[in-house]
Amino acid sequence: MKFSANLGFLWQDRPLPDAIRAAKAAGFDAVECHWPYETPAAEVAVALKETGLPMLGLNTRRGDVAGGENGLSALPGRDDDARLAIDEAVAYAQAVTADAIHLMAGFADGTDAHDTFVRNLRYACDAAPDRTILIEPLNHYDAPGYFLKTSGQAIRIIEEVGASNLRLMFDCYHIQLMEGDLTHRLQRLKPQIGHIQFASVPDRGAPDRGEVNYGHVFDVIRDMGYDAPLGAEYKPGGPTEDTLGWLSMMRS
Ligand SMILES: O=C(O)[C@@H](O)C(=O)CO
Ligand SMILES: [Mg+2]
Repeated sequence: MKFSANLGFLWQDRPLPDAIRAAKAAGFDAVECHWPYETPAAEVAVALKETGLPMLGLNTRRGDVAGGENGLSALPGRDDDARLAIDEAVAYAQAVTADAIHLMAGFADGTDAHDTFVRNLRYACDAAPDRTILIEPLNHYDAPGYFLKTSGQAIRIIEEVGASNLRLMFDCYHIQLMEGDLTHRLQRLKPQIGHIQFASVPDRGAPDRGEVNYGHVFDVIRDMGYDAPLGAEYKPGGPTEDTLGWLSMMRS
């Protein structure tokens, strides 16, 4: 199995280019990030080239985080801001050859939010036909009021948008907290999945503890013929190197 280090959480104590180098040294096959925008894309591109690791994805900006925003794409009346964030993400993804862009929906609800999200997703899918656009349901403990809550809602939106480059970010951590039934859900949704992430549940730590048996989940993913790197998106709560026993075990 291949694994991607999510540098939004792992090696967060290092500048992004050094975090990429640390992921390589630790044996990851790929990297992904959250919001890389404070680091010049050229510096990230150099570290990717040096290590040979692909950058799987990045997120659109969340907007005014201090003011409580967590994404712009589903906020009614904010299309201009959402599209600036999309344009920025597309340009950065092209500069570092990131495969995917995750459009952060934001805190919103109702028909207007749904229509706004669909409109902005169509805009993003058209703006980046050579990238995958991802949408990710977030759980209601960490992100109460987030527009996109479940895989079912995400699939209905993907079908409505109807773009060939729009896919589901299946984060096992969020989906276990909201819906459970990971095995059947992964198998059923495989055609719509663009990326898979994982962390222990409920504490969002390394995948070697908690209520989800990731040994089983990784076997299911392998057996369903999904061979893209899986995103380790967990909070190490200390030096990342101290939390990588699971990776050594998967490699042995
Ligand atoms: O699961 C998450 O929180 C992330 O994948 C993300 O992109 C930011 O919310
Ligand atoms: Mg995630």
